[in-house]
Amino acid sequence: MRLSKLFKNAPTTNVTGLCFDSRKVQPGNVYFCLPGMTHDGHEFIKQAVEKGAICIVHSKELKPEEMPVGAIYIRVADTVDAMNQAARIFYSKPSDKMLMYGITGTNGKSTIANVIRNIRNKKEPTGYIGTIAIEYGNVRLQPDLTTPDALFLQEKLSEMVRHGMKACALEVSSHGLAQRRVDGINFDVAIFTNLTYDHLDYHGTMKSYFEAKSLLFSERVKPTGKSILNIDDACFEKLQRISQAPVITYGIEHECDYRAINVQILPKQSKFDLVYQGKTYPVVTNLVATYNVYNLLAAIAALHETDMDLDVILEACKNLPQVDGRLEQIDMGQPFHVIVDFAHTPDGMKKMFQFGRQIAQTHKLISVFGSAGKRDVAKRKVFGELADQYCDYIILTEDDPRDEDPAVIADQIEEGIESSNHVFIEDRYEAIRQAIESANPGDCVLLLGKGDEPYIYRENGRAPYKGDNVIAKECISKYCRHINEAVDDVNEDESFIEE
Ligand SMILES: CC(=O)N[C@H]1[C@@H](OP(=O)(O)OP(=O)(O)OC[C@H]2O[C@@H](n3ccc(=O)[nH]c3=O)[C@H](O)[C@@H]2O)O[C@H](CO)[C@@H](O)[C@@H]1O[C@H](C)C(=O)N[C@@H](C)C(=O)N[C@H](CCC(=O)O)C(=O)O
Ligand SMILES: Nc1ncnc2c1ncn2[C@@H]1O[C@H](COP(=O)(O)OP(=O)(O)OP(=O)(O)O)[C@@H](O)[C@H]1O
Repeated sequence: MRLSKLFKNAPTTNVTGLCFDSRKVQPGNVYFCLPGMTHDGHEFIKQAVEKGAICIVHSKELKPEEMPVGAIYIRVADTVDAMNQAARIFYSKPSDKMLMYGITGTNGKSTIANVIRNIRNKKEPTGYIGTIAIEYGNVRLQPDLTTPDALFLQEKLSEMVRHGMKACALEVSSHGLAQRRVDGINFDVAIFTNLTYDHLDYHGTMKSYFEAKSLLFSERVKPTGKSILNIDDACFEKLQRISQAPVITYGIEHECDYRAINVQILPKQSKFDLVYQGKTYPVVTNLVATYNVYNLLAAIAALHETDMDLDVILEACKNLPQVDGRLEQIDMGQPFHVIVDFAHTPDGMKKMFQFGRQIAQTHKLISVFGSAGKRDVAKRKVFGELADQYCDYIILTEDDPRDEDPAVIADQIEEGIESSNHVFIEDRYEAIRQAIESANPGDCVLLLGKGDEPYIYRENGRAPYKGDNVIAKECISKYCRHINEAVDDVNEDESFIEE
């Protein structure tokens, strides 16, 4: 593409690509000097030019010695904005060619995005970008971030268009919104899940965390689109006020557009009645736990508001594909429950402990978890307090320690544990093995925090890891002493209703 297509009055020099990291510049690229948390991109102009950048887009005034020859210099007021605009043009405005669903909130983004993708795929090819994967057609890539940086995002969206995708479900993190990674996208549908404690290491306060999330509704959703809001969440009214698109509501506790009543949560399925415009529709789904009823309502509302037939949506809800590592029940015929889940926020942990408690009833609830290193420290003690409240046996272990000592992290979690039995087993495989070996018929084992991730972040970055689900299966088949015993006293279909 010509540089003149990206910037008014620029020469017609050919541009091979856009880049904001001097280390990755390729000959013919445009380099954007972005502000960062540790660096300022203006520091790396020399390296960018040496690597072959043909144009430098900057916002600060540069001295002649800071402008190596060989590149064209374009000064703009805001380099992030300039990059977002340029990326939209360079990649031919891909998001304008697809129906764009943006999902934000502390918990539930991946689940909702995957449900939307799976059901929408029945109508037309639909892509997904989020924590679990980048997926379109037969392509499945492992992402580094939940919401990729603006350039990679536009590139992947353009590939989706090239592969025939007509819609895309995109997880929009608060970091992504604060760093304006999605500024080049106008969403047809913006979905809000919930706002609970998380990421304060980055945002500082819950107020600024909320403000980042709210940008999806105040700025990024099209005025002609839809904002799908959780009426039971404390942020509902504020979001309703600032939303620039018409608001559609979902929930359980209050009257709303898509409401679930008569909710029944069973160990392996959920049932509820969906009330929409005065009519009641019975819903049965393989998704379990009350929070997933919320996730499902959000997805149903989003799909129905974008012209999918309610009957088709509800039929598809009966048997949704497992969202990897999200409340994944491991069933190898063992007479106790084993659940792998990605819970890593206080609210997510609490909801999992509550669900585990309901499943175990009077049997033991055993949990295995840690807390990530180099991330919010304050939540560690809270994890301990929550586990103490619900679990009979707690095995603390490593969870992405990065360069922190897992034993020190475990000590901080332990500060919240007063009465429950607990041990620290650093090696996560060993911790899972012990949990499974110690389970008796009817017990429930929760493996929390890593979901399906096939790596652990250690001092030097990602180290390969088998994954909690794979290890659980291996341990059940190798070490479960009950696997071949006949067990009559556990009725797996025993039902219970959430309070
Ligand atoms: C805290 C955070 O979000 N950091 C992001 C931020 O990095 P930064 O501000 O530290 O950047 P910096 O190092 O100061 O550099 C400033 C600029 O100079 C450039 N630079 C820097 C060094 C150099 O040699 N040459 C050079 O050109 C950088 O490319 C950048 O443009 O900007 C970078 C470029 O876009 C991101 O890659 C980086 O994400 C890091 C890797 C990260 O881990 N982010 C996580 C926390 C994140 O975004 N998570 C969310 C939420 C997940 C969840 O919900 O759990 C996500 O969406 O994944
Ligand atoms: N609606 C919800 N309310 C509270 N907790 C939830 C909800 N949905 C999911 N969770 C919990 O959060 C965990 C992560 O779920 P999910 O991946 O769908 O959320 P997310 O917002 O995408 O998080 P991340 O971006 O960190 O992956 C689940 O494993 C579950 O423990």
